[in-house]
Amino acid sequence: MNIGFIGFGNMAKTIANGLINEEVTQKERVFFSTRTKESRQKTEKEWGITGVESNQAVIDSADVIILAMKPHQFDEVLQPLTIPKEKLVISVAAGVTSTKLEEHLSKNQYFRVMPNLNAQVQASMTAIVENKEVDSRQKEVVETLFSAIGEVVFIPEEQLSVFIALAGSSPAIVFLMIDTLARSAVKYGMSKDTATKIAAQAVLGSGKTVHESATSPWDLIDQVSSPGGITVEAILNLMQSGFSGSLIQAVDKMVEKDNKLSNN
Ligand SMILES: NC(=O)C1=CN([C@@H]2O[C@H](COP(=O)(O)OP(=O)(O)OC[C@H]3O[C@@H](n4cnc5c(N)ncnc54)[C@H](O)[C@@H]3O)[C@@H](O)[C@H]2O)C=CC1
Ligand SMILES: O=C(O)[C@@H]1CCC=N1
Repeated sequence: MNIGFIGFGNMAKTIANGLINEEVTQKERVFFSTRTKESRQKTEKEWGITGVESNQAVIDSADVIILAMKPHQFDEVLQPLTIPKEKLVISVAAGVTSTKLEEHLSKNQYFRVMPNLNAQVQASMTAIVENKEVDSRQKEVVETLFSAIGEVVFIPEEQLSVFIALAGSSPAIVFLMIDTLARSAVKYGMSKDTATKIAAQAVLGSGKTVHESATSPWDLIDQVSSPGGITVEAILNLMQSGFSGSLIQAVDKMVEKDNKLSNN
């Protein structure tokens, strides 16, 4: 299966890397376009995949086309293209609704998909928006591609905004938390590298515990918080200073922003 990327930035590179590493496709079967010849040649050299001269050439070369431009670039990019009905198109953009995509694509040839940056280590949490118009073979293709880079869930489009907050964007919040924890340890003389490694492993383990245990996160907090001990000091301090409230507000802001992009 030939896979083509229009927009070869952070997300496209992450997906391409996962698909090649997991041997879902081979380098020779991956195509991309860029806006300048220089960046096309640089990427070809670094990646060993094929850069083509135009976005139309990506469509012509690939069976599956992944649209990974910024949301505001969609109209400008899709307008001049001729996309045959038999090509499967996958948009990974936030804020570009099915209604918008259907201005350029047939109802039965596309999926909206939301992966996250952890696809870099085959640990994405990816949403595929249900599309009842596509056939089972196309559904299987999209599921196979994104299962190679992590977990996949099918959701209705109405839930995509909150999914983006919960999984598409949340890695940035977790990275901020890891960096802040590590930086706080630097204050006590630990090297940043060691502190980052320790904080990251604690977060990784905590995620695994939630995944693999039948206990809720709320009850796990109690298991860590020894009576009269150290952890409860932090939990109460964070509760007093509005930690949960800040996270709730952050989720609201992300949902609001996706809705705003979607309504443009
Ligand atoms: N970065 C992330 O963690 C995630 C991003 N996304 C979505 O992925 C999409 C891309 O985001 P990023 O990779 O972060 O942005 P990016 O800015 O790294 O990549 C966008 C790429 O599109 C290229 N581009 C712009 N106009 C073009 C044109 N006319 N023809 C060909 N290429 C063109 C740019 O040169 C750039 O390489 C967005 O729609 C975003 O919502 C989705 C999930 C996670
Ligand atoms: O920040 C963004 O708009 C994209 C959507 C999910 C992650 N990055």
